[in-house]
Amino acid sequence: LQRAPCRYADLHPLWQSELSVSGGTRQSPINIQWRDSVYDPHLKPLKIHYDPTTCLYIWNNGYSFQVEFDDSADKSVIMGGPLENHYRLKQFHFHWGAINEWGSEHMVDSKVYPAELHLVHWNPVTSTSFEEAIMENNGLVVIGVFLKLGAHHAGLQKLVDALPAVKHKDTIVEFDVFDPSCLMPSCPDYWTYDGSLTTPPLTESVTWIIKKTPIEVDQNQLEEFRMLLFTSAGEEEKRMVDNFRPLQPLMNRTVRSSFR
Ligand SMILES: C[C@@H](CNC(=O)c1ccc(S(N)(=O)=O)cc1)Cn1ccc2ccccc21
Ligand SMILES: [Zn+2]
Repeated sequence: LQRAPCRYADLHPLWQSELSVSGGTRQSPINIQWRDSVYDPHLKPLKIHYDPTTCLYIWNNGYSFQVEFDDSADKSVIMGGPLENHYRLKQFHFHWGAINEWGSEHMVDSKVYPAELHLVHWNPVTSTSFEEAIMENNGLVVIGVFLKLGAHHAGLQKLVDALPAVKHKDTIVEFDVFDPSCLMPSCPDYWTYDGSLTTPPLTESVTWIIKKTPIEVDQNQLEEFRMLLFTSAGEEEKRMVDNFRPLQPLMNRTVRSSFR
């Protein structure tokens, strides 16, 4: 299946500078080839403890909609998996396509999903803030969850209902209690590899944890994502779709799996 037209550079000013980091050796996203991934028996189960009251607000940042969390304490944290210590949840956001045939950033054996959720965490042991952590070698952990077309997702609907309030770039709406654990598939299996942010500054500071099993969302929920705009109020409207980065070379990396 043809990948979406790579309209990446014209998508958004922030990305017009889209050049893979000069000399980048661990860029994201990648195509995860199941047969090349290596089962690592030392990988522990991922432990997730999110406190729903740390949820602050939703906003449209001009390339996705993002839910921000209070990361001033170790209240919403992940640990275990490939991680040496705990990481704090800072925000989550999504990437999606104009149609169901594409939209995810990562692929599995060249299979594309209509959307992908990213839960962004930072290392409070080696950094004093998120902004500092994005420049650290293993400063960030992003959990990627694929979305596939299927049953209505009740947990996601609470998010979807708030989207009309953040239709335009730089709009924000309070979102007080939400537990992002409801967006996690029950299957514990994941792949993990060393990568980067998929938007500028594209820093190579991310330990990626990609869940093997997608969550199901229905057509109406995907279409609500596609009603968002890249543009601010008063500007000529540009629908917020195809906000994913093209695949990057694997280079000298091995993807490890937590499952046989
Ligand atoms: C980190 C940026 C903001 N970007 C992110 O926080 C971020 C988080 C996760 C992903 S993803 N899709 O990989 O999960 C992508 C971006 C701010 N920022 C701080 C310094 C800075 C310099 C230039 C541009 C932006 C800058
Ligand atoms: Zn992302």
